[in-house]
Order: sequence, then structure tokens, then C-alpha cells
Amino acid sequence: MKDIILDYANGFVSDEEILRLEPQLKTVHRILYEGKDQNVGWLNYPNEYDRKEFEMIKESAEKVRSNSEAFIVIGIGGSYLGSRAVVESISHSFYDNMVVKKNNIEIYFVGNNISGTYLKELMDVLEGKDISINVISKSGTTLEPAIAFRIFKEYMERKYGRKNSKERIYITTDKEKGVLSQIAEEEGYNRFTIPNDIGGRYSVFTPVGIFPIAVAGIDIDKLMEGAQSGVMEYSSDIIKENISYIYGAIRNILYRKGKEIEILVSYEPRLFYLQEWWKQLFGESEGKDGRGIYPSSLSLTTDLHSMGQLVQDGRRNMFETVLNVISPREDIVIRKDEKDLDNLNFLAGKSMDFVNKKAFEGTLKAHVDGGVPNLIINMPKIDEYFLGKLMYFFQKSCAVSGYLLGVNPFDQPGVEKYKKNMFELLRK
Ligand SMILES: O=P(O)(O)OC[C@H]1O[C@H](O)[C@H](O)[C@@H](O)[C@@H]1O
Repeated sequence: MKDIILDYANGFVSDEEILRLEPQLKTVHRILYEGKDQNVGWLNYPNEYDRKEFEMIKESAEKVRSNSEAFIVIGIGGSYLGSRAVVESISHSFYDNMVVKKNNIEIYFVGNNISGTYLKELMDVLEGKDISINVISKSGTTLEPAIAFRIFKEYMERKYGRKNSKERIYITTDKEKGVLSQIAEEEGYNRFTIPNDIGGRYSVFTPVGIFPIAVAGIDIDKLMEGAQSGVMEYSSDIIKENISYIYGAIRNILYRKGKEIEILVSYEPRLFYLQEWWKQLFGESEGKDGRGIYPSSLSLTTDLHSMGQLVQDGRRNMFETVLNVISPREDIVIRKDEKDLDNLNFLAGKSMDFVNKKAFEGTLKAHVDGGVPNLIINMPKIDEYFLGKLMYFFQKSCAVSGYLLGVNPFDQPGVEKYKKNMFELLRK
């Protein structure tokens, strides 16, 4: 298999139902491409991005890798989930954040909670190490990263002195809006820009995602190549030719049939943060005006032993979307054991991936028999190219799905409610 393929044979939705949505999809397509909405800069960004800034990002990433043992990414929501998704999907599972051993840099994500314990314990780990930091905030005013940055700014100044710390602090924010932009200006920090017309959850291909990903030693050219291929392939308004529109349409049809929960399922633990990124993308884009599918995720087969019962037998208000990776990065063959005390010789000669795939096929059949529609997104392998393409695929489907639902997929007015209460309690 050479490409990302959507298989909806078990989706409980017919081709006729999908095609019936074609007129609405064509309207949505027009709205997107006519750029009536101010927030569609991400649509063509993988083709139009600023090449000069991209090269600067690569140079800065090289510099960080040469002068730092650890890199601290400060951001929350769309300002960290995309880079974390890519970094964790590509990197080694056990070199504890040490992405690809040869690059030997530890990447830590902070400013995504308000736990003092978390930050204090990170500082324990950083003891004696050279570090650089990247603060990412589009608004420049989000409390979690702002607190973490205040603490790390002081930490850096104590460690390196005010002047030398400037060399190690990178700011990614709006061109001029927000206090972070003012701080960057005032202090003369290195800075990258988040385009005005791209919202946080659609920003993984901008410097928001690209800089930390590059520091992790991951090939950002390939990531962009994958995204470019997505731009081209998912741009047709003929629904049969465009799997991102088909996925958006199926979600809408299933939602109208009472399937209010979507579970993004993976059999590769390294995709955990990709699932988290996906949840923000769809949750914030669609959950408004009393509407929206609840995006959730399961890591299998792990969660079959905890949540499998609910999926198999619980309320029939959910559907699954399985991320099926065709070729794993690594595999292990199970050997024959002479004594066979564990009775596992029936697996002798089989690889773990073979068993994993059988678990997937068995689960698929069980859940489908149990009344849970299953969509499968087959991806050839997890690498930069296919991650770029997959993430673009989801962004496009999400915008389409949101418009079909009749909501604005680019705002998040509801998020302000808790902030208002919190700031009142804090007497801001
Ligand atoms: O990048 P920032 O402006 O700091 O925003 C970070 C995140 O927090 C906000 O509250 C929004 O709900 C998210 O959409 C956003 O991605």
C-alpha cells in the first residue's frame, strides 16, 4: 500500500447516503476556497509557507541541537499538541524523550498545566544540563504557558545571565498582538510568527509545530511534502475522489443516526499524542451551539482490557475510527519453545505485528457485530511524510464536517467561560 486509504465498508453508511450530501459538500468546498472565512490560512499553507523563515527555523534548530542537551517547549492546546504528536510518533518509545538517539536531545513539554509539582520535578531532571526554550502562544496571553515562561525566564537568567539567556529563548507568537510579542520585542528574543489566519489547532505546519519538530531531529521537509500531497489530493469537490470529504460526510451521517461519540483507535502506542491532537481539532471545532460529536480515543489492545466491555455492549451511541498502520517500524518473531509450558507454541514463527493485526481484525468483527460502525484509515507506515499527509487529511475533514454540522469550525467561544471565572477568583 502506497497511500492513506479510507475503508468504510463497515461504517453502516451506504454510498448513496454519502452522495446525497454532495450538494452540501460542494457549498462547503466553495466557502472554504473562496476564503470567506478569515481562518482558512492553513488550507494552502503547506504550499505557500515562507521559505526564508523555514530555513531560519532549520538553522535555529541546528543551533539548539549543538548548544543544548534539553529543549523545553512551553505551550498548551494547539500550541503544543501538534508538535508533541509528531515528536512522539516518530521518536523512540523508550529513550525517554531522547528523540532518535543520534540527535541526543531531550524534548520536554511544559506550560500545559498549572501543576507546580510537574515543573519542579522537570527542574530536577534539568539539573546540570544546557537548555533552550521555545514559548509558543498565538494570543500571547494564555495563563498556563505565561506562568511557565515567567518561571523559566527567571531560571534561564539565573543560569546564563540576562544577556546570554537571550540566545536560548525562542518565541513563537502573533506578529504584533499580545504581551508575548511585546516581551520578545523588548528583550530582543529570537522569534517566529504564527500567521493571523491560522488558528492554534490548525497550526502544526507553521512554526508552532515545525520548530520543536525540527529541534527533535525530525525531517520537516518530508513532513511538509506529505502535507503538500494532502493539499493536492484532498482538494477535489467531487466527493467520490476525496476521502477527506467522505470521512467528513460519514461523520455527519452517523451523528444524525445518534452516533454521538467517535473513538479514534490505534494499535500503536506511539500514536497516543496524535490521538490527543485529533481530539482538540475535532472537539473545539465542532462542540458548540449544543451540537458536536464527542471525540475520544482508545489505545488497543491495552484498553480492550478496560474499556472494551463498554464498546462491545454499552449504549449504541458510538462509532470507531481505526488508525491502522500497515507496516510497523520494528517487529519481533515469537519463537518455538520446546516445553511450551505457556501453551503459546501455536504462535511460533508468527510476528508480534501479525498477532496485533489479528487482534485488530477480531476486534473489528466483534465491535461491528455489536453494532458499532467502524471506519478504517489505513496508513502505509508512520513516518514524516504520512504523518504530514494524515494531519492535513484530518484538518480538511474537520473543517468540512464542522460546516456540514452548521457550526463555525474555527472559533472556540466556550473556552472563555472557565477563564472568566478563574480570573475573577484570582482577582485579576
Ligand atoms: O496559542 P494560545 O493563544 O496560547 O492558545 C492555546 C490554546 O488555548 C486556548 O484556550 C484555546 O482553547 C485553544 O484553541 C488554543 O490552542
